[in-house]
Amino acid sequence: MGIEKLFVSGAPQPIAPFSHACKVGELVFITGQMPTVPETNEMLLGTFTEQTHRVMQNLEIVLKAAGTSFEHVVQSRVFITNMGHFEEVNGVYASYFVDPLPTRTCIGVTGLAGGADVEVDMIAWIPPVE
Ligand SMILES: C=C(N)C(=O)O
Repeated sequence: MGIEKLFVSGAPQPIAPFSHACKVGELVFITGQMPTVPETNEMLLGTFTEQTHRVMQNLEIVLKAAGTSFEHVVQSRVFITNMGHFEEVNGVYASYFVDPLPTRTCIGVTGLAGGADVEVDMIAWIPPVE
């Protein structure tokens, strides 16, 4: 079993040395997505709600390219620059899932690349193609 490193043309282009995702067997490990608009590659520095939607939409692009979806996410990490927005981010984040939810860790940080306030990475299972 090897590692397949994914470059996803429809996703925001990397701003640092990383692949969009690495597939290993039935799992895919997705780089932390920022609130970057794929069409312009510019950071959407809006509200925490707006940024979280953009981050989740970017993750959806990469999940899809890897052959999976939010339904199959097993773990995520949420990084936010202000824990005062914890509930706001949770509301947006949760709207992309149905129960049962994946595992998650939320981390308050002093800063994120590009001045963003929200970053989320994920590990997902890739179901067999029927
Ligand atoms: C944006 C990132 N995920 C990074 O710099 O690692």
